[in-house]
Amino acid sequence: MPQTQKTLTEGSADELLRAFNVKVTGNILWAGGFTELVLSIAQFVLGNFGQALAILSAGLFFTAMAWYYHGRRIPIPVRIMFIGLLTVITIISMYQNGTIGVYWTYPLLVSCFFLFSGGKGIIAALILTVIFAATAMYVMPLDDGWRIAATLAIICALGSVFVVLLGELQKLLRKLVITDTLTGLQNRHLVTGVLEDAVYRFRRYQRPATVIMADLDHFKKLNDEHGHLFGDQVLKQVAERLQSVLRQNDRLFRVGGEEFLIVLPETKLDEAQYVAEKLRALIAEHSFNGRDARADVTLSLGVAELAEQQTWIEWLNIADSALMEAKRQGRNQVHTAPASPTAEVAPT
Ligand SMILES: Nc1nc2c(ncn2[C@@H]2O[C@H](COP(=O)(O)OP(=O)(O)OP(=O)(O)O)[C@@H](O)[C@H]2O)c(=O)[nH]1
Repeated sequence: MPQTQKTLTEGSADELLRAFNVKVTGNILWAGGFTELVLSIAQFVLGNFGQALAILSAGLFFTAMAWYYHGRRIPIPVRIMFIGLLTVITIISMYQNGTIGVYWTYPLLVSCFFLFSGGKGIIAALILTVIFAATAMYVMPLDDGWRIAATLAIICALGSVFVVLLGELQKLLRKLVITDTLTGLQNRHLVTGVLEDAVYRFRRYQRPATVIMADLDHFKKLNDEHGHLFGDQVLKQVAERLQSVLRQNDRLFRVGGEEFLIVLPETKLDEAQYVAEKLRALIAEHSFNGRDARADVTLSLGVAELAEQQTWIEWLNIADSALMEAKRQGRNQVHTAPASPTAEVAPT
């Protein structure tokens, strides 16, 4: 039977990634602010009142920013300010304290990779490497200076390789998260974004869109009679058949065990009804062949066009109700919901 819409509203892969990013950058800001506060006390004890005051101001600023942006995305200018201010403090420290100042260049360099995503992080780290290496060569004896420059360059290179590898891994993970491994279709993780986009385009540009909810009939019986392995083979073939009818910009998702969602952008109700009927016929008219079995399978479908003032959840619920109605009326058929959310579901 069709699943409830609750599962479709769960956090998408992108949202999870964004939340993780917010957490990491927030924690770096907290750590930076806290470290500066501790360092300012140390400078105060050492009698470097000027430095202590400068570091204290930076620490208070970063702590305040970390508190203000807690749980939210930290804007890029604040991140640049964070790195910029700490770079200035580190350069001053290198001038005044020599090697002690150099110690701060390394964590600062590494934090670039966490504060800025991908290529931006690499560019920021490269700029810092050049600045710190030049300062080291200028303020230190040449023998120390070039060694510091070399270690900074190595950290920058290793960090860049790490960022590139992480980017590739992230792409792969994202693909895995949004892909249904059995059919190769996209799973429910991207549904929210696609439907929200359709609602936006409808409200902004009055572009129509229709969804079709499709659910295989009596699939439990098929599994019971022929085994789950055959059921899996059927699901794969169903996905292939459905995909073969759809246009390039139509989106097909496997949103449940034997349930599929098709989003048809730029498509009015009558066209979608035609597509749904084509899909139904395509499944019903040819048997499915597995390694050890053969079976006839049918599909029930509910069609709903996006209406004025509808949210994507309401839109989807209406398509779901149309599908329920198709099931209730005997299965292997298409039912169409009128666009108005209050109207009754009408048989085609
Ligand atoms: N083989 C296989 N079966 C699955 C998979 N996911 C879900 N199912 C099965 O699909 C069946 C769905 O059963 P029901 O929800 O009762 O629906 P149905 O038997 O199709 O009945 P109607 O939808 O009312 O026509 C269950 O037996 C699930 O075990 C899968 O990935 N592979």
